[in-house]
Amino acid sequence: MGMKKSEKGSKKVMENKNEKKDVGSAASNATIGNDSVFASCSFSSLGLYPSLCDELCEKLGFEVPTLVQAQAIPVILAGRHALINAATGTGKTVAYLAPLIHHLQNYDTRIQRSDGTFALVLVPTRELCLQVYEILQKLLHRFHWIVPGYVMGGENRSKEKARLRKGISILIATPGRLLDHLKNTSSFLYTKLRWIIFDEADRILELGFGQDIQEILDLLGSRKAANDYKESTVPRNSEFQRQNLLFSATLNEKVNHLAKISLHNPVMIGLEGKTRKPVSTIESIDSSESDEDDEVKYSSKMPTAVDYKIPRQLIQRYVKVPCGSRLAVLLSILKHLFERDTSQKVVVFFSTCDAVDFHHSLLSEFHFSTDPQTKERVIQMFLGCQTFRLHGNMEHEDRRSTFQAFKTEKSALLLSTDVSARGLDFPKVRCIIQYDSPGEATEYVHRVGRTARLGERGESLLFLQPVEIDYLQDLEKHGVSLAEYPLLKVLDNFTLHGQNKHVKKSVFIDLHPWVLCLQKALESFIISKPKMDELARKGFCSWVRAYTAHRGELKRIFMIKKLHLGHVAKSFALKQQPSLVGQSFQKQNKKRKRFEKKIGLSKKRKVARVT
Ligand SMILES: Nc1ncnc2c1ncn2[C@@H]1O[C@H](COP(=O)(O)OP(=O)(O)OP(=O)(O)O)[C@@H](O)[C@H]1O
Repeated sequence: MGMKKSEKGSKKVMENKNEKKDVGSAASNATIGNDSVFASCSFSSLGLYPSLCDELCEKLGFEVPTLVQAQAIPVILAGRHALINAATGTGKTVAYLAPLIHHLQNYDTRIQRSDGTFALVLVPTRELCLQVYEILQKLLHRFHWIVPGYVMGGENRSKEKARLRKGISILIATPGRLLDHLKNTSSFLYTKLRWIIFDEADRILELGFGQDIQEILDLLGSRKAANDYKESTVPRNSEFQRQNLLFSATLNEKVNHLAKISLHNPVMIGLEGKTRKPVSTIESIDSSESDEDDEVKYSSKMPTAVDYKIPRQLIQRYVKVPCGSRLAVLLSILKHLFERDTSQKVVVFFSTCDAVDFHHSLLSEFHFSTDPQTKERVIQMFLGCQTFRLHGNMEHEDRRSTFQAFKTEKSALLLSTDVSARGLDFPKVRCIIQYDSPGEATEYVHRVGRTARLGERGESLLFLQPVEIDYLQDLEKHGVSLAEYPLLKVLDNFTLHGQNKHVKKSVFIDLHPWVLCLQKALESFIISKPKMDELARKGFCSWVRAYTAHRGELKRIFMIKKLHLGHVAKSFALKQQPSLVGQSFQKQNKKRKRFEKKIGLSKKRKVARVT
């Protein structure tokens, strides 16, 4: 197997400093276009093969590259390791897929399935795995000899083994399942592996896959030991020199470590101006430093207090709601959004799977009438839109079908855990509601990143209880500032039967007649349906558990001791005294702990269960 002459030539050039300069100048060609998302150059000017540029245009409708694509593609084509940081929804996926395809279609002897895997893309979730695979499939339409494939948790292992045996040129994988195949599928051939890409690198590490990643890098012979790669079972072939790439909209200390152990003299893209330290310590495109300087280089470039990149056009707001009125307010805001615009998509984030299940069932079944007299006749669904749910405890097939369905719907509501927070590209999502706060500021950034993608408009709303308001300061440390949502104005627009629309209702949210009426109706509804009551109790218990799991600095803001558990119960439309619900929670919690101890549940699986 050989590379095309032109490619061999360019590889040689790459080794001298001139090539490094080319990389820098190609990247700087990416001048800001009209709306600051697109670059003012063409895909072909970045060095991509003409028929691949045609494919980008015909199959995906991409006429010009985005800024991050214009910066990253020349660097990746030149064979450099890279750490790439760009805002959510700016086109990072194609920034790495296009150069891979360019190289693979360019070998003078066509690659074959029997050559095994050339490129590996690691992603944190199953949905992202499928999403990247779908884009890859489209891009490979006319390069049919390059075979795309995926392996991920929840899929049938034997079928995956069979596909790996036949050969997959570009493999998308979640870490756990990949490690499984690396250890147990002898027919999985990766001796020609040339690229390893970490998409959402920080999330992969946060999910507790750090150990798996180190093992994967060791097994693939792609982990650095001192100044060189570690010895491994994989023969290192100079013809297939490794290129590792890390991508994310948010970088942290863990990515810093991963970069240190997996990248050789990398180019840093998008790290300029990302620190509160003097800017002089940062170089955006760096090619002159040697590996010996890695320690210093990363610690100066990977800042501790970072301004995250948020799409400029995103309207970010927060709403301060007393605990006991949270549910009524959430429903009112959703009603307001869907009445304002009947054709739109909204995503609401919750902290646990049980909370998603409860709110999903509630919104799918809750009927409401503002007029007690005509209750029987004009009773209506509270929300008239289609409602989906997505979380990690759902059956694999349900997860898959929900993901596809929400993608194609024109108007719908998705209730989800953080399983949807990363990388997922649902078209035309107009609003993101963070009903349960996200914890780390990085997660805030990724959740809101599901809207306002690629220059489109979007809005986000963060729910905070009065005792949690300091969280705004935590976000501000990262350059994220939010305006207040005009809640009372929205609530005043809802009228109850026989009420004068123009009468000033209340300055207190929890005493607002609409909120009181809705809360009463919700509580009656829950009490009348044993199944709903059970879901509410489960939702309450897991919500409290999740609330106590906030880490580090955030523990000071999100303190369960500051909450009135009776009000928390109210937010699940439960009338029960907190002690009653609390007792069953404690019993359930003890039972769970005993069970986890018995089966030796690992930390990683515990994290996975929450989302
Ligand atoms: N050059 C382009 N022209 C037009 N649309 C594009 C272009 N590149 C990407 N897109 C579209 O932009 C959207 C966002 O792309 P993508 O999902 O790759 O972003 P991302 O930066 O990886 O986001 P996230 O950080 O959330 O994972 C997708 O709908 C994609 O189809």
